[in-house]
Amino acid sequence: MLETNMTFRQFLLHDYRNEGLEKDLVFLLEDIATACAIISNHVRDGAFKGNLGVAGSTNIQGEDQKQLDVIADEEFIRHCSNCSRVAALVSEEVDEVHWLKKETKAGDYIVYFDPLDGSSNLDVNLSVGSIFSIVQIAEPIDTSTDASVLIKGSKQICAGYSVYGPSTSLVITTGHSVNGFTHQQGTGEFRLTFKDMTIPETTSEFAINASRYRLWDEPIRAYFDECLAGVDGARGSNTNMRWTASMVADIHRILTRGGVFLYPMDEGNRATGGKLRLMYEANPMGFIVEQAGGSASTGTQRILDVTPTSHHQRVPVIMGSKDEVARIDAFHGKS
Ligand SMILES: O=P(O)(O)OC[C@H]1O[C@](O)(COP(=O)(O)O)[C@@H](O)[C@@H]1O
Ligand SMILES: [Mg+2]
Ligand SMILES: [Mg+2]
Repeated sequence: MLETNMTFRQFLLHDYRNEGLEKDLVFLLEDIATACAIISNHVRDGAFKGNLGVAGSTNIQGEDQKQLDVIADEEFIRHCSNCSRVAALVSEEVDEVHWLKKETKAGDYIVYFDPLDGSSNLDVNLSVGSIFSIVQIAEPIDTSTDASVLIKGSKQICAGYSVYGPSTSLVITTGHSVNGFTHQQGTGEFRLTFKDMTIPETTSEFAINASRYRLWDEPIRAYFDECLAGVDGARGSNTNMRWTASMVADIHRILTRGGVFLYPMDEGNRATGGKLRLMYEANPMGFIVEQAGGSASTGTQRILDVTPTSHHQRVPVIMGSKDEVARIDAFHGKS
């Protein structure tokens, strides 16, 4: 039985005994939780340790890397490399796939991660986080090409994120229900505080970067205009808007009280196919949202069904309360 305040290890052992979670996955998830706890401390002590500001390097996305992007990346690589069944690591901050094995076996894992999400919030003391996704390969894969990690989101066996905010949260799914933990300062333990998180099907709260309005395609504009029209418009009810510039924080709010999050493809990012990355942002968050009873769409397709073409590819993102995502899909002509 899941008990509030049980430790992350007790929770994983419960899954191991009752849900068939593999022993190696228990250890890997514990290592990832340790990495998140360490990153959380780095973020909290950022100013003291001089960790704020840029690292002086850029990543494949063309973004100036923050010092904490690099520090968080190193912590994920260090901790995920402990597991002998991890064949490869795919990070937002590293161009190529980081192969840990020359020969792979059926049952090996691939870990995709965004080590520090919401980086633009770091220097202004707003919430940031980390995101990870784990896929298990059904047969040996060719380690001489990075194309071998291009696996659909529907194949994920586990996904999670952490939020480094007023408190540090860790939220995961291993394919059945979504559970959230809070980092306990004194003991350094993650304790179960949000059991069986579920997203309400309807909502009146949306999250989008409205400063991009002029760049949006017609379906997104129509949806936004309808939201702003509120009780005087087709909805017949008022809406509320939130935007934290941190996907983890916006999605955590949606998992806690419902809502919908949008980062569409628009005139400003069409050349790159959108803003947010499929393998280590949209897929893991989409898997968690679906497991909590919500939906995750590109506007025209279920995100987890998107066939990846590159491990840094970007996609349009619409996810959250099921009925609201369906409403936005309908504006795109998707039934
Ligand atoms: O700067 P904008 O347009 O508000 O975009 C914010 C979005 O970009 C991101 O910060 C991108 O993630 P990274 O910080 O990992 O690059 C998302 O977390 C967030 O939703
Ligand atoms: Mg990110
Ligand atoms: Mg990032």
